[in-house]
Amino acid sequence: MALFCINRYGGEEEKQGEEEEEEDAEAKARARVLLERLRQQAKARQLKKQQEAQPEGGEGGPSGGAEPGLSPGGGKRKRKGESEEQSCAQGQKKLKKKQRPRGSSEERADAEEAADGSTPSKKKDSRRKSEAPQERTEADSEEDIKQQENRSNLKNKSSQRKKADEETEGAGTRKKENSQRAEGSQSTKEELSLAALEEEANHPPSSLVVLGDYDRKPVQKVQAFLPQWLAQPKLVQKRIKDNLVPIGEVPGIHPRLLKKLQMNGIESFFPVQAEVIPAILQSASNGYLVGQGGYRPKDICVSAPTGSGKTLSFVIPIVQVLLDRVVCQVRALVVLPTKELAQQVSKVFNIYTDGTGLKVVLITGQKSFAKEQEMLVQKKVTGYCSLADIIVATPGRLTDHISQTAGFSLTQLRFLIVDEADRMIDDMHQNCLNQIVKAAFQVENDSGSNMLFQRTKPGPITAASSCYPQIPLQKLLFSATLTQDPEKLQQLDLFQPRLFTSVYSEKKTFGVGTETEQDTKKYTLPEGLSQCYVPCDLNSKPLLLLYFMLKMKFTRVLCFTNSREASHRLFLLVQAFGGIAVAEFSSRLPPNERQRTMKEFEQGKIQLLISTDATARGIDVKGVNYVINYDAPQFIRTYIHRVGRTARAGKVGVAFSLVLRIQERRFLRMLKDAGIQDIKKHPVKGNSLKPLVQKYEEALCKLEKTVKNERAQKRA
Ligand SMILES: Nc1ncnc2c1ncn2[C@@H]1O[C@H](COP(=O)(O)OP(=O)(O)OP(=O)(O)O)[C@@H](O)[C@H]1O
Repeated sequence: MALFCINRYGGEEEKQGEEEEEEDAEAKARARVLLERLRQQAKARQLKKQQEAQPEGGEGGPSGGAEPGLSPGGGKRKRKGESEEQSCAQGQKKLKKKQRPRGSSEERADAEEAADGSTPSKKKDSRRKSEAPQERTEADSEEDIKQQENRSNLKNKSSQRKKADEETEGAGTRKKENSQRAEGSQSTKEELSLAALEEEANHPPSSLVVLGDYDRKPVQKVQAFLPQWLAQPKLVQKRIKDNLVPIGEVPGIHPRLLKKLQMNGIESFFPVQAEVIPAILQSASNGYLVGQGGYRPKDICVSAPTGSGKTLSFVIPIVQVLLDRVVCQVRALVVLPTKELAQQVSKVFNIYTDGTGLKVVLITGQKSFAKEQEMLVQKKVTGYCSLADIIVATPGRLTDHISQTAGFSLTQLRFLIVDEADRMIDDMHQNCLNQIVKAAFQVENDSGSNMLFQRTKPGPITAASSCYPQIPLQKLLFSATLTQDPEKLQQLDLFQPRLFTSVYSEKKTFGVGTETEQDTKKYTLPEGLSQCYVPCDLNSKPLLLLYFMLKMKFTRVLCFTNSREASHRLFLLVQAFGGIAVAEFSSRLPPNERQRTMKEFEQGKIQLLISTDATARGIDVKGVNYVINYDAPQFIRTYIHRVGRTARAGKVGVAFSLVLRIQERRFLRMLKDAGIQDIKKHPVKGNSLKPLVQKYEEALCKLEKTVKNERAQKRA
């Protein structure tokens, strides 16, 4: 081993051949004396170790076998390595007669220690124990001769090497060794430094990876790579009250619409409206028949909190763009997931189209199919003509009309608005969107007046496709929880989309000095919303609701359950308890009854409305003070839409979630993952509920009877 280490630096010796010839005779003589001393000391040391090894066990004999303290395999491996190294070193020695081999720093230190007569350290002892004594004797004596000679050489060149020493200060492990032996003589220091320099020169570049070696590093999370339009959206302010824009300051709005806005009590636009209205108007600045500058307009996606006024942000520009239309054709189509929502949006359109001649038609299945057909198309001698400029529809009934209503055409469609877009992208409704797009690019059979503005499905621009103007179809997507999953959005085949969002990215620091941009917020909630959760058990949930209504005097409460059965039972229970103006809202009830209930709730006649998620999305009921999640929502988007029924249009509101103790961890994690952290724990003591218990138990008995009666009625 020692020889190997000595010869390892042979390359350096060659380089220094000329210098070595100049060595002085005095140094040589001194080296010989030292050599003799070293030989004697090495022999004495060998003898001593043999004596020590023998009583410990027969296996540790000089001729082979594992040394004590080493595993058999390990000892074998080491010796094999050593013999290989030694033979290699000997080969080198033959080739380089003049070379003066130098030991590794450890060997050199050993030799020095031996020369000084000092005791080698424990570590070195154990290393030596692993060597066969016979080999060691030879190696040591050879090594010692060379080292002594070498040392005398080095002494003469100390000044040159000092410089090299300084240069090698940065070398990792070798530097460590140097520092450990810093107490040794100056010459040893120089040798070590030189060795470090040589080793550095002989080693492969540090950038090369040593196979089989690996570092245990924490795996860093790979950041999602978003397309530019998603990664760099147009930011929309979240705070409504601080960012109101007077309606007159938003450019390009028709005076007629400004007047209507004022008549409806709207003096200022909310931030999302101030951003999105001009963007849509700009894309239709050359009229609805061609895009701006003759180009196809970009599609627009809007993600803004619940109650931030997204509806007006598409109603106003669409009405304005269509004000100049001459022929009645379906130019705008709004698709929404529920009848109630469609009704709500069509009401807003009706307000702003009133007196303009534009016709708005609601298609939700609330009227008979034939009646809806009559509202959509009229058959004349010249053919079918449209009776609708703007259609507000739910997907199911709309697709029925696309396939079954004669004369119903979407080929002149200019705007396709997808409200609650994330829900509409769901598999359930995706097919509907595909059908709409297909219908919009269908070639009309009859040669009507619209032939000039026919359109073909967007594709590569060719001489044929650009020979006549194309009516562009622009998609506008809106949601409080718009997906940022490019794969999902891809399904909508958006054209150069622009994103307007209130969801800001925040910079977060991971560990020391590593700063990564991270989407800590995935969704935004209204500024005026306070969130609390009440840890509870299953039995105390009805009591908690009664406590909030009767003791805490909550008013205008919208309470959500996870199923229509749960809604119905809870409604019956609260009714049986008495003292609360309560109603239920779910698909159990016919549409007219649901409409009436909603109206009464809005008027304040109902203080507690127990509902399924039918009212969770989009429904705009003015004056809801509290939302209670009687059943904790299972999905974050459900939570966001539910709690968003309060604190709308810049107002304040409170959301309470009753969370079973076993659900608590999952619920909080769900919110945390979405970047929602400002939810407070609001425990209610059992004592506060006690006064309600007796009456509650009576109500339970009544409930049991009512349920039995209902079942009997059903069976009858
Ligand atoms: N500029 C405005 N000034 C005053 N009130 C407004 C303004 N714009 C909208 N509103 C009112 O704010 C309420 C919420 O608006 P809207 O229903 O459009 O919100 P949204 O963003 O669509 O909410 P959601 O995501 O829950 O559907 C409505 O009652 C609407 O009349």
